[in-house]
Amino acid sequence: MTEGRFPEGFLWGVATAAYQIEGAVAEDGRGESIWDRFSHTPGKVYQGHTGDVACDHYHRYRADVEEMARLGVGAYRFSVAWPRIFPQGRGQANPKGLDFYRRLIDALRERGIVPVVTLYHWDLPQALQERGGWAHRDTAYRFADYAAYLFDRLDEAVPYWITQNEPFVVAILGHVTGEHAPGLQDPMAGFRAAHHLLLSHALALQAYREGGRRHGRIGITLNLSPVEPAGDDPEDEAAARRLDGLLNRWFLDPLFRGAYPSDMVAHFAGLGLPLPEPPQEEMRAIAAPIDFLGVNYYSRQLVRHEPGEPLMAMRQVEGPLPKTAMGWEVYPEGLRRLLERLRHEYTGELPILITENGAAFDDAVSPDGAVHDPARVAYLRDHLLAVSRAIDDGVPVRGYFLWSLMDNFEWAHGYSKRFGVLYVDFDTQARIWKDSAHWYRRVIEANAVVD
Ligand SMILES: OC[C@@H]1[C@@H](O)[C@H](O)[C@@H](O)c2nc(CNc3ccccc3)cn21
Repeated sequence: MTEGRFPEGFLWGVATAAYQIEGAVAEDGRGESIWDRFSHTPGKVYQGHTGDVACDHYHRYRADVEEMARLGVGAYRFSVAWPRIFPQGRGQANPKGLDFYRRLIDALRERGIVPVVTLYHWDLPQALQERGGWAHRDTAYRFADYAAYLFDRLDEAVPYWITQNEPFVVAILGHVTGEHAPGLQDPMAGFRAAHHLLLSHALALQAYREGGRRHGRIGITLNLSPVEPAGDDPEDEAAARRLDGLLNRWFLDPLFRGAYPSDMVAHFAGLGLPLPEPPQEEMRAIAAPIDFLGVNYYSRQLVRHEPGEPLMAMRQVEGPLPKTAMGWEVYPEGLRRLLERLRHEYTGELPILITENGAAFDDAVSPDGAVHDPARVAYLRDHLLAVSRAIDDGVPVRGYFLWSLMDNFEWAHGYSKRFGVLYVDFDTQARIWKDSAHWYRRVIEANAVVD
C-alpha cells in the first residue's frame, strides 16, 4: 500500500457522545444524569456551561445526518444516553427514549451510514450514583441489564457495539481527581470504579454472546497514550512506567491477559491501598474475547519523577512540541508507535478501530463566512499518515472516527474548546463547514490522505 492510502472497505467515520450534543435533557422522559448534576454544580464547568441545550441534536438529528452524508462518512459513532432508556437507571423503561435512537438509526441507514453505538459515554443516571455509582458493584449488573435491553431491540440495525468509553477517565477523573462527574476525590473509589467498569463490560459482553441471533461485533474503547520520561534520569523512566501502568496497562492487562499489572498492584499496596483480590471468575469474564478494540488517541504523556505526589510519585510536564488548544502536544508518531505496541503486546490480529482522534483549536468564522482551520487539517493529515504507516506494517486497523463531527460540550471546558469539523454557532445552532470538513470529505472520497 502506498503511504497515505487505505485498504478497500476502510471504515471512515465521525464520532460524538450523547451528553455533549443532544440537549433536551428533560424531554420525553429522560432522567437526570451525573453530568446534569455536575454541570449545574457551581464551579465545576467553565463559566457554568451545561449540556442542557448543547447542539440541540435531539431535535436537529436529521439535518446532522444529512451533514454526515455530505461528508461521505460510512459510519457514525454516537452514544446512547442511559437516562433516556432507564430514567432511574433500572426498573421502568422509557419507550420515548428508545424511540429517539430508533429514529436516529433509521435516518442513518436511509443514508447508508453504519451506526456504531457506544453504550456508556459518561452520563450515568443520577439515581444510580445515589446508590453508589460505579464504585458500587451492583451498577455493573444494572449496566448489563441496560445493554441487554438495547441488544434485544436494536441489534438487527447496529453492526458495532462499544460497551464502555474510556474507563480510565471515568474512574480517575470522576473518582480520584474530581475533574469529571461525579467529582469524587477518593482513590479507593477510583479503583473500585475501574474494576466495576471492566466488570460491566464483561457482563454486557456475556449478555451479547448469550443472547443468540446477535448480528454485530462488540468491543470496548480505551484512551491510550505513549508515556515517555521527560528526561533520561532513571527515576523519570520509572515514573513513566508507573503512569503507563495506570493509564494503559491497568485496562489492557485485564482485557487481554486476565489480570491487573502486578507491578502496579504492588505499587498501590506499598501506598497502603491494598486492592482487594478480584474474584477469578470476574477476571476470566473481563478477558473474554472481543471482536475489536476501540482506541482513542490524542497525544502522548510526558512525565517526571515527583516524590511528593502521593499516588504515583510523578507529575506530567509540558513537552516541546506544538500544541492544540487543549495544551496537548501534536504527536502523530505516537499513534503509529501505540498501534505497533498494541499489536505486538496485546491485540495481535484483533481488528482495531480508531474510535476517536482529533484536535481542538481556537476556530473563528472569517469575514468571508468560512472557518479556516489549517492546524486541524495538518493534525488530521499527519495522524492519518501515521495510521496508514501502521497498516502498511501489518497492524489491522479497520476504521477511523474523527472527533468530532461538530463543536460540542467539552466536559469541564464547556463550549470553550472546539473539536468539530463543523463549527457550531451556539447562539443560532447553525453548523458551518470548516476547511477541515471539506478536506475530510476529499480524504473519504479518495480513501487516501490528500493535500
Ligand atoms: O477531549 C476530547 C474528547 C472528548 O470530547 C470525548 O468525549 C472523550 O471520549 C475524549 N477522550 C479523550 C482523551 N482522554 C482524555 C484526557 C483528558 C481528559 C479527558 C479525556 C479526549 N476526548
